[in-house]
Amino acid sequence: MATLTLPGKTFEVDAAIFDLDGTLVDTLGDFGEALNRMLAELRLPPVAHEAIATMVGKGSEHLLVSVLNHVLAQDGKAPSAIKLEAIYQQAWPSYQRHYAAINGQFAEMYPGVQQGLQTLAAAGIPMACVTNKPTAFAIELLRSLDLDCFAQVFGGDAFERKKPDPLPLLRCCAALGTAPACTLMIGDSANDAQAARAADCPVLLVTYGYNHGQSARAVDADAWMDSLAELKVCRQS
Ligand SMILES: O=C(O)COP(=O)(O)O
Ligand SMILES: [Mg+2]
Repeated sequence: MATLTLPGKTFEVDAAIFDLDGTLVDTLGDFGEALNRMLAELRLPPVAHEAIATMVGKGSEHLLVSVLNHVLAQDGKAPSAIKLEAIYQQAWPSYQRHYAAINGQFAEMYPGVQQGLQTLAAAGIPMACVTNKPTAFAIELLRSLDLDCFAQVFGGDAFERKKPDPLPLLRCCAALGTAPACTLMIGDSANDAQAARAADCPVLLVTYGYNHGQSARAVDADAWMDSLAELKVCRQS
């Protein structure tokens, strides 16, 4: 058990679970590059990064449907379900191929991440990563950034349901051998906070991530921080 502190807040934790996109790594450049290569291949108009930022966080399938709806909407009208489904069938393999080819090349670790992870690692706090990104892409991205401190990495395809369902966090706690109430979730969005609340994990949100274009401070969470460097360990036992 360790005591983690932020100004004005204390957490007693046995382990910490981190979200990936929007929390550890700014992957908007990767999403933009892969999506726009896919859209060009399908002869569809490109999508702006600002729009993508509001659609990231609920996994690849949700992102792709949101982007296709966005670029296919004419005069504010959504495309028919039949048209969307037909284009999705072509878009999915194209997006997977382009994402795998560029994964990590247009992404950047957020300031303070190295320091925050080192603080927890030095205190011997086990860490895991639970993301809605596909597991293979998540593992490859973490490897390319030399982030090798995670005992477990679970992606959006690891379990039957993704965050905001509590299942990924509950399964991760089981894999870590820790009680949810002593396993801190650190994320950037309402998906992370809702999953944590439902799993009974304490939850801390970073304020710089995506959160569907909304302020993370408006989300029900236990605390917020502007940088992982703010995390301090005041006691270990
Ligand atoms: O939806 C995604 O691919 C990213 O999800 P994450 O914020 O859970 O890492
Ligand atoms: Mg996120």
